[in-house]
Order: sequence, then structure tokens, then C-alpha cells
Amino acid sequence: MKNIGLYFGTFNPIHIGHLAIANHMVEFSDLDEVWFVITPQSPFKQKKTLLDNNHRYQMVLEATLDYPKLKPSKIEFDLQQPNYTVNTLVHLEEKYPEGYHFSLIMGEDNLKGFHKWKNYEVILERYSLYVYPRISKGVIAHQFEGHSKIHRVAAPIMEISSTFIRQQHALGKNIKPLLPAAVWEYMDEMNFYKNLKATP
Ligand SMILES: Nc1ncnc2c1ncn2[C@@H]1O[C@H](COP(=O)(O)OP(=O)(O)OP(=O)(O)O)[C@@H](O)[C@H]1O
Ligand SMILES: O=C(O)c1ccc[n+]([C@@H]2O[C@H](COP(=O)([O-])O)[C@@H](O)[C@H]2O)c1
Repeated sequence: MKNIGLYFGTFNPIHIGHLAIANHMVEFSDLDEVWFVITPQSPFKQKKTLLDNNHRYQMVLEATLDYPKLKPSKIEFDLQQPNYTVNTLVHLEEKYPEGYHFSLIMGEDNLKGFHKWKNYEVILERYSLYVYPRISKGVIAHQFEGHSKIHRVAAPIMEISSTFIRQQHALGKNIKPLLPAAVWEYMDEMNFYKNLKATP
């Protein structure tokens, strides 16, 4: 049985913060692999600045090539949008009926809003959450404090975001160190995120 940690996100683009968390999870928890699930449309996010799914997938692929325990997943590409995680989990169980045990990876920021996710009780009943620290506003709902399915993992905190990367790149700042080298090269070659108007 392989323990898979599912790391959901838009990854627009994937950055070293995402990569450091995923690597920490496979090295310092009981997860065997982390799958980056590239979400076509997150329920709470606007779509206007979102790069095409396949480009975001390609950048995750490039970022993880040197890490055999980290893998990109296209599982949500053909599912209904916006992509509710509970639906994706049902689909994953159908696609991988044996040999895999799935858990979710999320930052403390997402845990703070987790009670707003579709069927979050069902998710928590069936899956464990691996939660890492993240500086953010708000509080964790009482019901999640000390919950037996919520495992805290003391991963390093790196406060960068894809929004910051897109904005600063459009302004001409050098954001190269914040991206895996192959992602930077792909992004630069393809001229992504150059237009400030399309980069809020
Ligand atoms: N620097 C970081 N450290 C740890 N977790 C992060 C970091 N940046 C984003 N995440 C988390 O990783 C997951 C996937 O990231 P996602 O691409 O959706 O967010 P993001 O980088 O904040 O993007 P955006 O700025 O475009 O909203 C989310 O759960 C998000 O909270
Ligand atoms: O299922 C939900 O209701 C739900 C609500 C918000 C977010 N999510 C998932 O969480 C991932 C990270 O969310 P976000 O908005 O912080 O990028 C996103 O890619 C979605 O897969 C899922």
C-alpha cells in the first residue's frame, strides 16, 4: 500500500514554497509520494489570470523531474468546474481502487477556511489531513483543534506566493530564485505573466 499525499492547488506557477513543502512531506512524514493535483478552477478563486491547464501541468512536471517521489496529476482536468475536492477524491478512488491510500496536504491558511469546503465533514471522515504551518489571518475552527485525522507537520515556512511572482515578473523584477530553474526557463521562454493587465 502506497501512502499518497494529495497537494491541491492552482500552481500558477509552481514555486519553491510548494516544492519545499512537498519534499518535506515525503522526507519527514509517513507519506511515500506527493501528487500535485493541478486544479483547473479553485472554487474560491477567479479564473482571469489563470494560465492554461497544460502549461501549469508542464511547469509542475519540470519542477518535479528530479524528485521521483513527487508527481504532477491531471486528474481534475476532465472533471466539472469549479473543482470541489470531495468530487475529485471520489474520482481518484474509482481510478485507483487498490494499492493506494490517499491523504490531503494543506497549509494552516486552508485549514482556517476548511469548514467552507463542499462536504468537508465527509472528507474528514474518510481522509487524514497533513497540515503545515502558514502565516495567515483568521482562526482555526474549534472542531478542527486536536482532531484525530489532522496531523501537524512542522515544515519550513516560506512566505512567497504565485500572485507575488506573477506581479513582480510583470513589473520587470527578477523573481528567478523563487522558482525551480526549469520552471523559470519554461516561463521565460513562453513569455508567461508578462502582461500586467492580466496579472492582478
Ligand atoms: N509559500 C508557500 N508555502 C506553503 N504553502 C503555500 C505557499 N504558497 C502557496 N501555498 C499553498 O499551496 C497550495 C497551492 O497553492 P496555490 O498555487 O493554489 O496558491 P498560491 O501560491 O497562494 O497562488 P496564488 O498566489 O496564485 O493564489 C495552497 O493550499 C496554498 O495555500
Ligand atoms: O472543495 C472545496 O470546496 C474547495 C474549496 C477551496 C479550495 N479547494 C481546493 O484547495 C486548493 C487550494 O485552494 P486555493 O484557493 O488556496 O488555491 C484548490 O486547488 C482546490 O482544489 C477546494
